[in-house]
Amino acid sequence: MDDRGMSAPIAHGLDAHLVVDRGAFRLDLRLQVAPGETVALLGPNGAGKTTALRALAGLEDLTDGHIALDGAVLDRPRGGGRWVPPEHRRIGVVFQDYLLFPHLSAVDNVAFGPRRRGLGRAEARALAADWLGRVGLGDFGKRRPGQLSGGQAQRVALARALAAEPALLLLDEPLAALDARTRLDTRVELHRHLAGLAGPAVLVTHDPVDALMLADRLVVVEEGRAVQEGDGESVTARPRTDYIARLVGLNLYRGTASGRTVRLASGAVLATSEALEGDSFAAFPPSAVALFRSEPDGSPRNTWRAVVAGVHRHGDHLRVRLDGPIRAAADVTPAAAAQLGLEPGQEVWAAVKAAEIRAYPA
Ligand SMILES: Nc1ncnc2c1ncn2[C@@H]1O[C@H](COP(=O)(O)OP(=O)(O)OP(=O)(O)O)[C@@H](O)[C@H]1O
Repeated sequence: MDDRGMSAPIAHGLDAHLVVDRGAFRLDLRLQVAPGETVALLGPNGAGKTTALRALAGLEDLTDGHIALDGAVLDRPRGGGRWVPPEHRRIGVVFQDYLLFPHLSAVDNVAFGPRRRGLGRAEARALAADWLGRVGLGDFGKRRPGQLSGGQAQRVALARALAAEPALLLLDEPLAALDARTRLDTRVELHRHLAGLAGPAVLVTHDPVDALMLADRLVVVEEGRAVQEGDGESVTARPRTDYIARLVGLNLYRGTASGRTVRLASGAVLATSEALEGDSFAAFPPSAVALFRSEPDGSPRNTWRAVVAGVHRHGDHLRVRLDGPIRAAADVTPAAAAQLGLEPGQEVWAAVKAAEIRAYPA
C-alpha cells in the first residue's frame, strides 16, 4: 500500500508509515506517537525494530510510506517525494553503535547539539554541564568516552540526545549493554527522563521488563509487522502470538470457542472461564497446571494425559515441558517434583481449573 492518497499528517507528535523493502525482508509498520508518549517496539531478533528506528532517524531510506513530525514531512518517497537529511530532523538518538564521539570529552559530546543550534561555546558547555549533572555525571565532564564505564557512556549519550532538545527521541536497546545492577538504576533514571519529555519517544528493546517499565504503549513487531499493540497490561494479559506468550510466560492456544469451551486443532477441548463463540485464544500460566501420577478425580477441571518432555530449573521452582494433546509448560515445586519422580518420557496427568484459563477473541 502506498501513501499517494494520504491525508495531511497529524499536527502533533510522530505520524509514520514505515515501509522498507529489502527483498527478503519487508518492514511495513504504522506508528503514531503523541507528544509526551513513549512507545516501545518489542520483538524478536530480525523483526525489523532497528530498521524502523534507523528509518525514523533518516539513516535508512523508506521505499514507501511517510514520516511526519509535528505536521512536517521528513520522508515521503512517493507523491512528489520529500527527504530531510538526518542532521535536519531534530531527532535525538541513543543508538548502540553510535554512542559518543570518542575524541571529545563528555561535556563536549553533550554540548555538540546546542553548539549546532547556534549557542556560543561557553553557553553550550554550561548547558552540557547542567545536563551531565541531571544524569548524575556532574564530575565526569572532562573524561573521554574511553574513560567511562558502559553505563556512564550510556548516560552521557542520553544527556547528549536530550540537550539537543529533540522533537523526537529514539533509543535503541538503551540498557542492553549494562550489567544487572547498573541496568536497574539506569532504567529508573531513564524512566524519569522519558516521563519529563515533551515530545514523543520511540524505544527499541527485546527485554519485556524494559518495555513495560519505560513505555506507555507497546507495539510488538514480528517479521516487519505490528502483530499486537496496547498498554503493558493488555498485551501481557492477552498475548496474541507465541512470541509474546513466551515472553510473558503463558501457555497460549488458538482454537474454536463454543460457550465456555475452546476446541484446539489437536481435538483437545479446554473448559475456560469466559463464554465466547468462534476463533479464539485460550491462555493460562504454567503455575496453574497441577501434575499427578494418576488421573485426579472429583473436580471440575481440565485433565489430560501428558508426557514429560523436559524439566529445568526456573527461579525457585521447576518448569516441566509437557507433550500430548495440549502441549504446555507446568511449574512445580522441587518437593512436588521429587514426589512425582519427574523425568523425561514419563507419563503424568495434568490438570487446570477452568477458572484459571482465560479466553479471548482471536
Ligand atoms: N544493512 C542490511 N542489509 C540487508 N539486510 C539487512 C540489513 N540490516 C538488517 N537487515 C535484515 O533486515 C531484517 C530486520 O533487521 P533489524 O536489524 O531491523 O531487526 P531487529 O528487530 O532490530 O533485530 P535485533 O533485535 O536482532 O536487533 C533482518 O532480516 C536483517 O537480517
